[in-house]
Amino acid sequence: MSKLVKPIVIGVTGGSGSGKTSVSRAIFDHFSGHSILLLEQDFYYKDQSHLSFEERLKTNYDHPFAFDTDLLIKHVEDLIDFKAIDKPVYDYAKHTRSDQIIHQEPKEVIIIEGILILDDPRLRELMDIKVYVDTDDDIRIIRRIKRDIEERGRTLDSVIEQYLNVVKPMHNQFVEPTKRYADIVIPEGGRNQVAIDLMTTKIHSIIDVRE
Ligand SMILES: Nc1ncnc2c1ncn2[C@@H]1O[C@H](COP(=O)(O)OP(=O)(O)O)[C@@H](O)[C@H]1O
Ligand SMILES: Nc1ccn([C@@H]2O[C@H](COP(=O)(O)O)[C@@H](O)[C@H]2O)c(=O)n1
Repeated sequence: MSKLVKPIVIGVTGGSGSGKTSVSRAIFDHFSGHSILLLEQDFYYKDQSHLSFEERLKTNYDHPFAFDTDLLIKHVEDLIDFKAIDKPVYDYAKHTRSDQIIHQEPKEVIIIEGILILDDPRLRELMDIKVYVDTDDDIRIIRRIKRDIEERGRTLDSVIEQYLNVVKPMHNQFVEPTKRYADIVIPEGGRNQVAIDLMTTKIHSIIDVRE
């Protein structure tokens, strides 16, 4: 591949547990060996180190205000200009940023993944392809219970309580309405190989035109 004039930016969104990460990983793996990077919106949750742990538990993590969207936009703009970034790292167990940062060199294909990446028009403007992974609520909650207990240090009661009181209403108010901005809606995300093949073919076609 010769160097592109501008990186290709792909946004992958959908509800929590829809399979966004799995779809993004599948695209990433397809282009492994090429110049590609993955940017997780979750890493851009606002720093809450000034708050006590009890106060952090009260934060609504499914509302657009929970994210440092200005920083995410700045980083995407820098990457589009082929500038490196130092991206924050998020600790779900502590509900705040960790002390670490990850130095990320620019790449020619950028995948941005997260529940609210299509909410901000400035971010949408930066994307060439917008994807919404559409998975039924019951499947998403089952996946989330399993993942949050195994990987994010949560209890069954806390996952259920958070889902019913916050995640579900915020999904209906903020996440699901962004489906209208998507170029592609993938049903039952994660293992939809036909959709992944269509997307990788489209990305290849953009790379061919821009080279
Ligand atoms: N099609 C699928 N079938 C079964 N399990 C899946 C599928 N897609 C994702 N998963 C599992 O569901 C969980 C949530 O998927 P993930 O891709 O992390 O979703 P999201 O990033 O949208 O929260 C993960 O444990 C993942 O392995
Ligand atoms: N401290 C936090 C931060 C976020 N969450 C939840 O993560 C969900 C988004 O991540 P997905 O990989 O599931 O898309 C979001 O629904 C938040 O509720 C959290 O529980 N705690």
